[in-house]
Amino acid sequence: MLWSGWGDPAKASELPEPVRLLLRDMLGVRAPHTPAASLGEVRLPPVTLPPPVLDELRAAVGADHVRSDDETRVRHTRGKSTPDLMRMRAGDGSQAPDAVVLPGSHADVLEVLRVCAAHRVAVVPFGGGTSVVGGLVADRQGFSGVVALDLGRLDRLVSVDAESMVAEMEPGLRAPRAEELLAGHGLTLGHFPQSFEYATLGGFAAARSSGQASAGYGRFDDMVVGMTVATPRGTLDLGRAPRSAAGPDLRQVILGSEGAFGVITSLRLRVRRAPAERRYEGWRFASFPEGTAALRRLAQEGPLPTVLRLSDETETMVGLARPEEIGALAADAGCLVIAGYEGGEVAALRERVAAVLSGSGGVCLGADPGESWAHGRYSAPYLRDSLLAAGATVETLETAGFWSALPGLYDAVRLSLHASLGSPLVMCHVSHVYETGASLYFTVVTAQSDDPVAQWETAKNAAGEAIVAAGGTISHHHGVGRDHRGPYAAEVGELGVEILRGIKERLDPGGILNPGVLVPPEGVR
Ligand SMILES: Cc1cc2nc3c(=O)[nH]c(=O)nc-3n(C[C@H](O)[C@H](O)[C@H](O)COP(=O)(O)OP(=O)(O)OC[C@H]3O[C@@H](n4cnc5c(N)ncnc54)[C@H](O)[C@@H]3O)c2cc1C
Repeated sequence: MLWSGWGDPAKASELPEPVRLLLRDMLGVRAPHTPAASLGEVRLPPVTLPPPVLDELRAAVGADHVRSDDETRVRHTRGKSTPDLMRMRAGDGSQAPDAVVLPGSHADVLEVLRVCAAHRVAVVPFGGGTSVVGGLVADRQGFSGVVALDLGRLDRLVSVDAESMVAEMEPGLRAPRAEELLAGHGLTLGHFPQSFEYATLGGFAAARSSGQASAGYGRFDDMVVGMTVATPRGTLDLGRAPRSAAGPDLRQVILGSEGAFGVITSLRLRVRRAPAERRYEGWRFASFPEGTAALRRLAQEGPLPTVLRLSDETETMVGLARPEEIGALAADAGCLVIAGYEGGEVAALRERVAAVLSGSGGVCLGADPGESWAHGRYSAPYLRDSLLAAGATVETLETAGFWSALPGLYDAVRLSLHASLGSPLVMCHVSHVYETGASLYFTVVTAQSDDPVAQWETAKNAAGEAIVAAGGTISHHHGVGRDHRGPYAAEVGELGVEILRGIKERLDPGGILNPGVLVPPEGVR
């Protein structure tokens, strides 16, 4: 993974010419004055962890698995939001951990937590490092140091219960490797977020991730039937049946807890048969409201395809759903729907979905737009790096709401972004639908000001306030981290925050796990 950007550096590409022209003519984007820092130029704070503590950590996991060299520290600094990348490109490594610790077992994790609690060391569980909400930055105040707990060595497919269709898998497995291991048994998770190439199973569970095929396979939290969690107070082992009436479901306390309550060391996951066939196609709707109504019909009356995504007029025109063809479509292209069908009875499913889409005013565009979307589905994060280098800020934000609230949410977010940023390019799509509502996912492109981090943070905070005021949730699948902590507290209310603090106090009395992430510290909202 590129330390200051996304993905495999070999896959980095030049900005397509139409995008370069669009940026200059529409947004006034100018090349930045200063080039991005090199890895060696990143400024790191001194390691503050006392040597005896490092020795105890080495004793816990083995000397080879405690690292405090500069490169390893840089590679575990922050996540992959646009402000994270901007800070790294500017050579700002101020939030680097003192050391990176790689446990090899659940027992190792318990021992690391014991050592860290005894010496007041903050612990940041680290999966793929793709958080976009500041979930990998710990408060330092009151701690003798910070360690990143990299779960990459916990990467086994432990067992497959083919009768129950449940696989036990370790949290450090990256999604492609998890799929590869399951494919050996003819199985799949069906979880394909845009961060697929690097994100891990533990990160998916800890941040309640949702993938591009959520219409067919569900969200990641729907897949978790059980888990083992290491906490500073000991082990939690949760989930012994698919559903239970035995009190509140404590799995739900850990799902979405973003490393603040415990470290997930094992997951028991519902799996599906690997699809015999995959087919994707495009549909055109005259307007976003018309397309939204069609998606609602599918979500409420069925049948749902496996992938369902509706771009608004701007996203359709820019062609963001098909990164390789950015700018290729005319301004009156309407709104593009991508529908994907995976499984054994693809033709029959397609026929039923097509009847609903055409009955709702959709025009079938054939396989090309769908196959091209599938081909480019992981390209956008690479494009972000090229845009940043060209002097444009590009970032995403997302929310969800009930169907009746969606038009208001859509308008509120767009208005707020335009008010903060002047004339940005704001694109939106719906890609996760439910009987009662859906998510809205916005992509924003704007010219960078002299202080692009502050520029984006102002705009993002204003958009967050607009989301809360319009009745949406502050996140459908990115999570809370540090960036959404305030709006999340507003969503759950004071009593809700007290409950969160109570759970944290019980599981993590020293407050060493991801301090400042998810749960507002006492006295802070
Ligand atoms: C380009 C890009 C595209 C993205 N697309 C999507 C998308 O389509 N859908 C989506 O849902 N998200 C998406 N994300 C967000 C991100 O990938 C998800 O939140 C993902 O779940 C994070 O997984 P990770 O392994 O990288 O976790 P990390 O970023 O390493 O960690 C995320 C949080 O979980 C905690 N954590 C990690 N592992 C554990 C563990 N084992 N136990 C306890 N806590 C843990 C961390 O401390 C942190 O707070 C995207 C991000 C990027 C940069």
